[in-house]
Amino acid sequence: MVGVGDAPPILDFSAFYTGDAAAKKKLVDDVRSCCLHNGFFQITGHNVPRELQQGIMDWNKKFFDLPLEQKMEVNKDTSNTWNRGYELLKSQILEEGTLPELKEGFYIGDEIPKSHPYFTAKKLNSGPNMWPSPTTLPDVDDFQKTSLDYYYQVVDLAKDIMKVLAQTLDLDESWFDGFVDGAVATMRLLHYPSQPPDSPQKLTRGIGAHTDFGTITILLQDKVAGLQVLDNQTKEWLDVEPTPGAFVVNLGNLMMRWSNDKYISNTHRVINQSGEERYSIPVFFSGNPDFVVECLPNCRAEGEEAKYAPITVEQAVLGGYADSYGRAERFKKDAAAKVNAMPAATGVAVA
Ligand SMILES: O=C(O)CCC(=O)C(=O)O
Ligand SMILES: [Fe+2]
Repeated sequence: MVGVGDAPPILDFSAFYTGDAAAKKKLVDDVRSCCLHNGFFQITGHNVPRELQQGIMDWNKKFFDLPLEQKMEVNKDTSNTWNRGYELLKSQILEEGTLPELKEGFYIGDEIPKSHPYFTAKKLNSGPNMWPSPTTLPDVDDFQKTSLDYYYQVVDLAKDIMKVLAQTLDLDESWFDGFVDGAVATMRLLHYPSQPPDSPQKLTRGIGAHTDFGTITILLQDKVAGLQVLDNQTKEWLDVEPTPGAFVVNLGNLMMRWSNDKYISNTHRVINQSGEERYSIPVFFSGNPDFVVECLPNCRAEGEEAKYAPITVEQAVLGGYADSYGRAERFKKDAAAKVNAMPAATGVAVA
């Protein structure tokens, strides 16, 4: 059982695959306790091989080591509208009042051809990936293969975690099958440069305090720490220690809404003051974009009203994006307006 002020515990997920009834029950009880408390836990004993985790992390570093012009060839903002490709440093502000974030990203998802009904209907984050050209990156085939292999294995893990979540609510483990069928999930390779010593400590973030928008997030960290979760009760920041081979799992806003706020989508952030480069890979599992989410069974007392109206997965996730990118855009416009109002020699750099 996790207690007030405890960092997210490491749970052995192998009980789901091979455990006896008692081990499975313990896993379900531990996951429930985390969902009620901080909405965060780590898992070992899953089926994603260590070599594949290492392989994708190696690619994460290799991709961000490319020169900026080459990364810009697959710029997410100019090459497509379905959220794939490279995201420049300082493109997001998730925490109101802080500086644009010290992270760059590369978005990958299911390889959806332009003939697919999700693409033609412009469904949430659905379309072909944006890979660098072989002239830019001669072994791009291996980047693509490793990324997709990793992506599909983590998506399968997300489906297994949904089975455990169903059991935490005393539902049949197949309860979420209609929701996970045709699910959309997006993964992003992330690189957090170490915070320069002269950057304002109170305002600088790798990623500002935020909650995730989707259903669950499955995150791989490298060895450099920096991820912190706000303890829901003490309001202290707890470090989520990088653990070799483990995934960090957290619930997103959609899961919280779906459970009538019984389960927690918790605030977290990254501050990298380690002096080293930090790399991580979250996979955001949204679910089937057309699935309608409305208060889950066993999440409200007899006669109690559901807090939220039904909403599709797509509507819920898109609402979250609009808020965070809008903030970064406003910041940049305001900063640019200030620069334009200043004598040239004293202009400040704007991301
Ligand atoms: O990089 C991390 O450790 C966390 C990333 C994260 O919170 C996010 O991308 O939403
Ligand atoms: Fe997050």
